Amino acid sequence: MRYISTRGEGTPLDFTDVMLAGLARDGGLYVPQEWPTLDFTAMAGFAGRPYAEVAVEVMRPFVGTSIPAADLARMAQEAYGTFRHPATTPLVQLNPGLFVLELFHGPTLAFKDLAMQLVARLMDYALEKRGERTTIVVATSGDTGGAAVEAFRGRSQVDLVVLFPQGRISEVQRRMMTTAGDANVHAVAVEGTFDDCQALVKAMFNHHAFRDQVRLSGVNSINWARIVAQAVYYFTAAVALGAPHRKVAFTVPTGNFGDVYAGYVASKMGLPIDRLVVATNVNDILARTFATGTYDIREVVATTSPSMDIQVSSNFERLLFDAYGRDAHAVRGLMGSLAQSRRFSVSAPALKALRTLFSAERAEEQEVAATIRTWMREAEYCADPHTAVALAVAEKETRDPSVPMVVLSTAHPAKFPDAVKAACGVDPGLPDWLSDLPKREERVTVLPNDQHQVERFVLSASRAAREGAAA
Ligand SMILES: Cc1ncc(COP(=O)(O)O)c(C=O)c1O
Ligand SMILES: N[C@@H](CCOP(=O)(O)O)C(=O)O
Repeated sequence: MRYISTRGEGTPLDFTDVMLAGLARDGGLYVPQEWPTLDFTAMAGFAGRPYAEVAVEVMRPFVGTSIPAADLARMAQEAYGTFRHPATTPLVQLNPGLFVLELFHGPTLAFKDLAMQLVARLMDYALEKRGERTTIVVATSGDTGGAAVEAFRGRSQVDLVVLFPQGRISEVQRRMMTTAGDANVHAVAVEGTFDDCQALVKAMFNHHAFRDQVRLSGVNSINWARIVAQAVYYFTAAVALGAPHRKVAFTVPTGNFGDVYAGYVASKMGLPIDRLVVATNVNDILARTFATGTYDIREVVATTSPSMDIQVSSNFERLLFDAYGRDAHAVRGLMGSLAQSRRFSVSAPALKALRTLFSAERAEEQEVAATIRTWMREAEYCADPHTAVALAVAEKETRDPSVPMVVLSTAHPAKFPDAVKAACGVDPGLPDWLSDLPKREERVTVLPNDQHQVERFVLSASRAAREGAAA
C-alpha cells in the first residue's frame, strides 16, 4: 500500500514513511492511493473477537508489508492491554435504537488513547529499527495532548512537545499534560486558541529547514496512522449490532474531523454505514458548510465542550480530495483560498457527493446541558459534554427505525466535572488510579502565539537536533 498527498506533490510513500512524516512536504495530508476493502465474510468474522485482533485485521491492508503482521499483533495486544474495560470499547444501549459507544476506557479517559497507545508503539518500533529519533510537536484542544504524553512519555526515540491553548481547557486535561515529569515531554501553554496551536504546527512542518533540523513529526489526526487506528471501533461497534448483515448509523462529536473521517474510511472499506452525522457545538463551521457549501472561518467561542472549539477542521481536506474526484489541483485551490480569505466554496457536485453519506447539525450550549440532565434523569447515564453534543444532534436526526444509531462517546465525564455538575448536579469523580492527579506537580512553559519563539523552544527540547549538531 502506498500513500499520496491531497495536494498532489512528491512520490508515493509506504505506511511507515507517512506515519513518521505526519504532514506531507507540500502541506497536504496523506491518503491511500486506493481504498482496500474487506469482504463480507471477513467482517462477519469480527463478531465476538477481541478488539486487538480486529484492529490488526482492519489495519493490515493499510500497513501492508511495512510492519510484519506478528509485530503489529504484539503491539496491538500491548496497546489495548492498557484499557480498563474488558470490551475495550463497550456499547451501552440507551433506548431501543440508540447506543453509546464508550471510547474513554483508556489511560487518559478519551477516545484519543485508542489510536495513540498503538501509534506510539508503532513509531518507537519503526524509529528503533531505523536507528533514528524524532521530535513530535502536537497541537491540542485538550485530549490529544494528554493521550500523547501518556503514550510517548519515557520512550527512547522521541521528544514530545505539546502545544495547548492557555486557559481554554479543563483542569484535568491540563494536568494530564503538565504533570508527567519525564525528560522527553514538554507542555507549552500558547497564548491563543487551538486553531493557533494547529497553525503553528503546520507552519513548522512547512518550514522545511526547521522540519529537517529537529526531524519533525506529528501525531495529530493529520497523521494517517491515527486515522486508520480510529477506523477500528466503527467495525467492532457495527458488527456487534449486526453488520455486515444490516446497516448502522453513527453520530460523531466533531472538531478536527479525524474521528468522523475514520468512519468514512470504514465505509470505503465496505462497512455498511447508513449515515455519518457530524455533530458540532456552536463552533459550527462544518454544520454550516454541509448546509450552505461555504466553509467560512469565524471567531472561535469557548464552550463546555472545549475539545471541539475548533474552526479549522484539518481532515476535511481528505474528504474534499475524494469529493472532487481525487483532484489535487482543486484541493490546492480550495486550501489556497482558505489561507488567503479564510473561506472557500465547495462546488455543487462535490457538495452533493458529501451529502450522500454525511449530514451535519449543531447543538446549542443549553441543549448540551439539557441532554446531560435528561440522560442522567431517565437512564442514570452520565454523558460528558462532547458526547452530549452528539446525543443532542442524534435526537434531531430523522432516523430510519430499523437502523441502529451509535453515538460516539469520546470522553469520560470526569474530564469535565464542572460542566457536568452544573448540568445535572452530579460530580463525576476521577477513577481511583487518577485520584492523585490534582496533587501532582505541574511543569509548563507559557509562550506567545509566535512561530519563531515556539520553534526556538522546540529546538532546545529536541535531542534529534542536538545529536545532529554534535555529529
Ligand atoms: C472529547 C472529544 N470529543 C470530540 C473531539 C472531536 O474529534 P475530531 O477532532 O476527531 O473531530 C475531540 C477532539 O478531537 C475530543 O477531544
Ligand atoms: N480535540 C482535539 C484536537 C486535535 O485533534 P486531533 O485528533 O487532530 O489530534 C484535542 O483534544 O486535542
